[in-house]
Amino acid sequence: MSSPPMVDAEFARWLAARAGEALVGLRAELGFDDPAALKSAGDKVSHDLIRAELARWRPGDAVLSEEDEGSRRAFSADGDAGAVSRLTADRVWIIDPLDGTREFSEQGRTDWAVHVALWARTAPSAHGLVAGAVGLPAQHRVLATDRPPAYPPLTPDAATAGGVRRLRLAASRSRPPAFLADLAEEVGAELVPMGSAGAKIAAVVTGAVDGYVHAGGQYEWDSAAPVAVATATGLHASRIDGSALKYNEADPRLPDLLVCRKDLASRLLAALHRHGG
Ligand SMILES: Nc1ncnc2c1ncn2[C@@H]1O[C@H](COP(=O)(O)O)[C@@H](OP(=O)(O)O)[C@H]1O
Ligand SMILES: [Mg+2]
Repeated sequence: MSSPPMVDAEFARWLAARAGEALVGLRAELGFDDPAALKSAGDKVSHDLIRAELARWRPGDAVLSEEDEGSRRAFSADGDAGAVSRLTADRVWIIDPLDGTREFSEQGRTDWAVHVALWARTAPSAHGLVAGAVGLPAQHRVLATDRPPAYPPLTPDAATAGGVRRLRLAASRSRPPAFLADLAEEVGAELVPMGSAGAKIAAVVTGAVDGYVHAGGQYEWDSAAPVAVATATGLHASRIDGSALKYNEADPRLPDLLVCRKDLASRLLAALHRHGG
């Protein structure tokens, strides 16, 4: 096999694409009769592939992956050795080998993703992410920071004279925040249920929806790679109280976020202030 690209962002794209190919192959091989088996095989195949390639090509870097044992634990600096290596490392890959696992196991669904992000201690941004790739294998594309996607266009109907299209907000299919229906009504938005944080943020990046609101629980790996891509594109990404998203924290829980076009951010944050607690 030829060597992967050396530049981190291109490497992230390469890795997300490779894991995506393996996941597409697995869906074809196992079929959809046993969703639980397909989900656990998908998590494992993608995690093992990404872990092996990182060990081979980026051996000096630390890794935080959803599928690592103990990944959900919050650590103190004097905690166990694995976590200390992540908390003292200069570079940490934050990986979700299969985001939208549930949708991956449902035939015909394309809202699942592979997330590969790189956090660096010396990064100039508050979130600390210096590279990221979101593979959308069933949509036949990878969005990554090596070639950030163009800022999403206003859709033609929104651009027509005087035409004000209803806002579209992506939300979890299975666990939407309780306050979201009220918030959507207040801002006149239509909710678009979708699986996978990566697929939802990708929908904001492409302009298919105008924003994504989540609250109630998530982990760093659910948003790191797509937030890297969204911010490289110039979109707004923050906690729902407007504060900065931060990655490679001792506690990997990152329970809420807002990603949207910049022109909508203050309006949505004000509505979140009223409804989001
Ligand atoms: N309340 C919650 N607590 C913990 N994780 C949550 C969550 N709501 C969503 N997530 C995680 O965020 C990702 C996107 O969720 P959703 O599709 O519902 O929008 C999923 O990741 P995984 O598929 O990697 O487990 C899901 O597990
Ligand atoms: Mg996930």
